[in-house]
Amino acid sequence: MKSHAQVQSPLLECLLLLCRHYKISASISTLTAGLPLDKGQMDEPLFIRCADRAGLSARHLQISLEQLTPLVLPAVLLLKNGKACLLTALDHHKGTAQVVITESGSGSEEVALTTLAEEYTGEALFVKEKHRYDERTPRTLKLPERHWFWGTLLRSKKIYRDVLIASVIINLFVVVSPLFVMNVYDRVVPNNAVETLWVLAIGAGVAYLFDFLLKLARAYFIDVAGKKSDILLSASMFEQTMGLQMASRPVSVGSFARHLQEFDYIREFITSSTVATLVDLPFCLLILAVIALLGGPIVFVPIAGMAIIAIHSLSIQPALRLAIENTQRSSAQKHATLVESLCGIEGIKARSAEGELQHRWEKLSGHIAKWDIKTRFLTVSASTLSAFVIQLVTIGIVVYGVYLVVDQQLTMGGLIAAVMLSGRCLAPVAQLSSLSTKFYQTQSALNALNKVMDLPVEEQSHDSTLKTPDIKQSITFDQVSFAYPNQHGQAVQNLSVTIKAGEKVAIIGRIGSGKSTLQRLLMRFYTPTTGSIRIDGLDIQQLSPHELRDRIGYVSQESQLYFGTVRDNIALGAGYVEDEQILAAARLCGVTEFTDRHPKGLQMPVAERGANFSGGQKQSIVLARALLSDPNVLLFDEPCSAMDSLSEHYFRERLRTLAKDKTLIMTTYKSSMLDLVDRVIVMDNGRLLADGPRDKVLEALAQGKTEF
Ligand SMILES: Nc1ncnc2c1ncn2[C@@H]1O[C@H](COP(=O)(O)OP(=O)(O)OP(=O)(O)O)[C@@H](O)[C@H]1O
Repeated sequence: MKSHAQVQSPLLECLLLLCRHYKISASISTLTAGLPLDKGQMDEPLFIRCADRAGLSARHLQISLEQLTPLVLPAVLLLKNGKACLLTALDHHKGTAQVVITESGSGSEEVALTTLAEEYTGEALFVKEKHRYDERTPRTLKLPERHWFWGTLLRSKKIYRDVLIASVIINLFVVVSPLFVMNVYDRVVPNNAVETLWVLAIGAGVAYLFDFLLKLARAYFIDVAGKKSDILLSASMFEQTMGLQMASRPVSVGSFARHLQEFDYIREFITSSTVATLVDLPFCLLILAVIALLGGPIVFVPIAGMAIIAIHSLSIQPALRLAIENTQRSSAQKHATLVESLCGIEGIKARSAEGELQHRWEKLSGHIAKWDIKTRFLTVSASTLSAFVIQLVTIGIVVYGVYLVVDQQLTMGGLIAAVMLSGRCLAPVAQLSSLSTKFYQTQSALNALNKVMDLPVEEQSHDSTLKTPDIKQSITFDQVSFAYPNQHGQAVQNLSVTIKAGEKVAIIGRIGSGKSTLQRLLMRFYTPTTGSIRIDGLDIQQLSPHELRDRIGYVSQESQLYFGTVRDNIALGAGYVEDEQILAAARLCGVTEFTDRHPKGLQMPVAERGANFSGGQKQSIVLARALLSDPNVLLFDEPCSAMDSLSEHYFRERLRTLAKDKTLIMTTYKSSMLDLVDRVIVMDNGRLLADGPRDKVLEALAQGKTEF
């Protein structure tokens, strides 16, 4: 079988060449681990992301060949039809260039600039090595790290600056209409100045047209900035979730998913009118100043109104905070119950436990409703009080204003303008309570997500990893002990064992004896508490987990399938793969036996978690997935546990041929599978109980011996 890594994107290959040029140890797996490549293909934005991981900074520019100078080389030139080449040297006098065309596989070649110009699209990627400090030069100043959320928002600072400028102008326009009305009452009507009326009306109309356009533009730009941040934030959140170390994975999938979903609150906060309201808030002071200018002491009436609203809003803050905190916690709990129930629905039905879960669900729904009502009541109390206060303020201004008019300290027009302006300046203050509700929801979501973003992830740095060997010598567990996080007792205890390349080994033992854990440790899902695991003499902690996993065909006990087709499931994570390779793997593992009977063949649909397949069928697909890249080591955890004896027989015979030159390590309870191995390791309670040639160990076990 051909390795899937042979068919690659031209840009990815150029990046690999660049890594080599800058002496950065990198491979396809380490560069692309977790990146959203589409069928193994890389585009320019992904190239930049990928280069960044390798410690290179890349820029995508439009530049003609004439403008290029040898000083900026090497550079990646984008060619027609999605091709690319690495330009390493350039001589404008001779009219030649030195390029590496990844597809040709013939290394560097000289081409005429005119020939290159025919293929060149005019776009290039320029790559520079980022400076790397070593341990001898630690940081002297404590500079703040770029925060995943605030740092991303800051990227749109130019847009937010423009939004702020637009807000200043919009808020200046607020005074247009009151001033217009005031002038009409005080100057136009008494003097019957119709011409002035029209001049004022046209002026006000133009001002409002600008106001309209500015408001539209402001809303648009807030949403553009919000969307941009939203895309970046969602991407980094999912990358973090996928990259989490298994040991730091949250215990509850449901509540974890809920916390991730709460990102919606943040999204709403940064994309909605909330930002506009927040920005408008300080401008209340400006409007108050205008009222003071028009009506002098009358300004104390709206100030008193604002104070009442603000004091009430502040007084409900602790209760509001508590209610939102409890609503969000209970929602996470409810979501966890939902996910757990949906995943284990068969078991629940089998035990007729629906009622029990219904009770749990209803209790949680009631709890959420209780806190939700509190939140709503507090918000509504604030908004109703605000509306009441606004009405009182209007009456207050009119009453006080009439006294001032009688004393000739205020004109009629000034009074009307003051009434109109007071409504405008109180409106954003009245939104304080709904704003603080959104703020607490966002804050709570942000805190939960901050915790997720702070969890340790699997390393992606290329500095600390060595190139993973092909596992052609041995796999050694050297005094390995391991305990799962927050668990009493060790799952593996002081275990030392060496498996030579090409050996066929079965690990057997009682349930919970640590067999699967041993395999998980070899896959670097977890790190041994003490001791080391070495492949071909190298400690696996020094290797990239992605590259290591690419070298091993691992099948876990749970046959996990994902929504899509059988083909997609076999090719999962393999990038671009030829159909023949998939078919070969599918045949080998008996997948074609059931897909051939389906009209869509390998395109047969797979429901979520493979719900439309039997256990044995799922196992065959997962085995085909593991064998697709033709790894040197096969690591199987109960590979045929769900197969019937005939399928198992066929699979065993095919595996016997396939695994001939490979290392096979499998755990099994089936004695028939032991036929494939020459060596048996027996584990008990995390310890090595026996290790030796198969027949000798089995015979000793049959005689009840445990010492070898
Ligand atoms: N994800 C986990 N978190 C915490 N403890 C675990 C986890 N997985 C396994 N354990 C514990 O580690 C011990 C070894 O489990 P392991 O799955 O390695 O056993 P096993 O020999 O493969 O068992 P089986 O044959 O039943 O699959 C058990 O006591 C188990 O309770």
